[in-house]
Amino acid sequence: MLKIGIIGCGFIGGQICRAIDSGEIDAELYALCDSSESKALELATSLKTCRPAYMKIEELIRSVDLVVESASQNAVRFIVPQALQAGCNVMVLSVGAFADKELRETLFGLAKQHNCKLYFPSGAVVGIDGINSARAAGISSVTLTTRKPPSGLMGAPYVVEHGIELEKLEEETVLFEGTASEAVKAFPANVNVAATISLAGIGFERTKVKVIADPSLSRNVHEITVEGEFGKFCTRVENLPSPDNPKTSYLAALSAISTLKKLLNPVQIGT
Ligand SMILES: NC(=O)C1=CN([C@@H]2O[C@H](COP(=O)(O)OP(=O)(O)OC[C@H]3O[C@@H](n4cnc5c(N)ncnc54)[C@H](O)[C@@H]3O)[C@@H](O)[C@H]2O)C=CC1
Ligand SMILES: O=C([O-])CC(=O)C(=O)O
Repeated sequence: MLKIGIIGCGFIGGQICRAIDSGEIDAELYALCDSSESKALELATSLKTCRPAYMKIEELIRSVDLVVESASQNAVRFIVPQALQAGCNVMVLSVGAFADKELRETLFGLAKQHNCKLYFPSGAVVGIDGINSARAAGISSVTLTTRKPPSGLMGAPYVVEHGIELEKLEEETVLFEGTASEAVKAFPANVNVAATISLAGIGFERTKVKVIADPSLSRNVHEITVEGEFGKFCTRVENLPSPDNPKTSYLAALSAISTLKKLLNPVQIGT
């Protein structure tokens, strides 16, 4: 049975643990790790059937077949190279870290060298399947427009550096327009989806991103427009935010669960 280790025991890590615990994902939840040990232990004791051990990152990587990174972009730099060098497959949630070209090329090279898989779930957006298909013939443009309630954007480096008083906004306000490369640095916990879209499509410099704060919203809304040789498509998802972390949409955790189920399933549906 596939042994899974989870690094980052917040909302997404917790939802994956519960899906393994309930038997929805047919794998062994072998180990947990979090920079807050008490958070990982609390999660472990809340489970009904699984008894994962708490391990430091290095020990966890040595002990499992697949590492789930559900921590932060900074954690990716530390965890993913070690995991690939140890021969582990890795599922990455903090995809924005891959905007760094040097890191991206190093990690893709290590995956190839060690014959490991890197999995990037679709996360909080819909349409990655369409981008994957469209790329086969050529894509001319990709834009992502993300709208979140101000509470979901609090603390983002861009907001802090520009002194934006989110709590005072009374109407929909465009905070940022730029490339996906700039967006994931400006909003590292808000638009990892821009990185996944970039990897699937035309890269971090050609993918355009708009981030909007809207006090009338209670959902995280992501719209993608793609044009290319195939024609054009637009997707829109209105995500319920997680109750624990308003930055993260529930669909992002479901997407991670679905990716794990897909890699374990002999029947593959969808692109
Ligand atoms: N790909 C996508 O579509 C999406 C990606 N995300 C990203 O996924 C990641 C997880 O999201 P959530 O579960 O909502 O976050 P969360 O904030 O609820 O949980 C993150 C956990 O990771 C731990 N952590 C942070 N840095 C760590 C490190 N260096 N080593 C070990 N543990 C560390 C924290 O203590 C926390 O318990 C975040 O980076 C988030 O931005 C979130 C939503 C969508
Ligand atoms: O969960 C979401 O709506 C998107 C998100 O935070 C991210 O991509 O980092």
